[in-house]
Amino acid sequence: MARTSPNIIITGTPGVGKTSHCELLAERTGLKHLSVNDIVKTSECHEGWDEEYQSWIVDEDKLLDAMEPMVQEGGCIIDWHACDLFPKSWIDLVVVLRVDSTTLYDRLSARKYPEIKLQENLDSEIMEVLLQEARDSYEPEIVVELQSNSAEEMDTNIDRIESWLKQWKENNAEEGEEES
Ligand SMILES: Nc1ncnc2c1ncn2[C@@H]1O[C@H](COP(=O)(O)OP(=O)(O)OP(=O)(O)O)[C@@H](O)[C@H]1O
Repeated sequence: MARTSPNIIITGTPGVGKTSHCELLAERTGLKHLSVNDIVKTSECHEGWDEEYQSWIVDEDKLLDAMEPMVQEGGCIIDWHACDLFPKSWIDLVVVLRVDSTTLYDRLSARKYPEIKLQENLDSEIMEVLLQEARDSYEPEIVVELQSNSAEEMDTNIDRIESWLKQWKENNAEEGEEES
C-alpha cells in the first residue's frame, strides 16, 4: 500500500538532539514521534539491561515486529541512535544530526554518562559512524546531514524538514492522481 505520508528517521549519536528535533517536528507537522527507546521498554523488545552501558540490550527482530504495524501507513518520525536495521521500504528520509565534539562532551557530561559510554559516543561522533551507517544503508539522495549545535540550527533544520515534507506530499499526491 502506498503511503500518503512519509516515514522519517532522525538519527545520530546520543545527545545530538534527536528527541528535541522529533518533538518539535511532531508538534509542527502532526507526524507521530516514535521513540524507539520507549518502544523497546513498553513492548519488551530486549534481552535485559546492560549495567555497564546503562541501556537495554535490544532484540532487533522483536523490535521490528512491534514497529511494523506502526509505520505501515506512514506519517512517523523514528527517533533512534541507529538506522541500519529498518527496511529500506519503510523509509522516505534519513536525517543524521551532527554536533561539534566539545558541545557533545558538555551535553553528555551534564547527563552524568558513565565514562566508558561518554568516550565511546564522542569517538563515534568524531568518526562519523552514524552518518556512514546511514549512507551504507539507504540511497544517498534520501540521507541528509544536519548540524545541531544551537537552537537556531534546530529551527533551521525543522524548517527544512517541513519544506521537504510539503514537497513529498505534493509529489506523491500527483503520483496518486496519475495512477488512478
Ligand atoms: N540544537 C540544539 N541546540 C541546543 N541544545 C540542544 C540542541 N539539541 C539538543 N539540545 C540539548 O541537548 C540535550 C540532549 O538532547 P536530546 O535528548 O534531544 O538528544 P538525543 O539525541 O535525543 O539523545 P538520546 O539519544 O540519548 O535520546 C538536551 O538537553 C537538549 O535540550
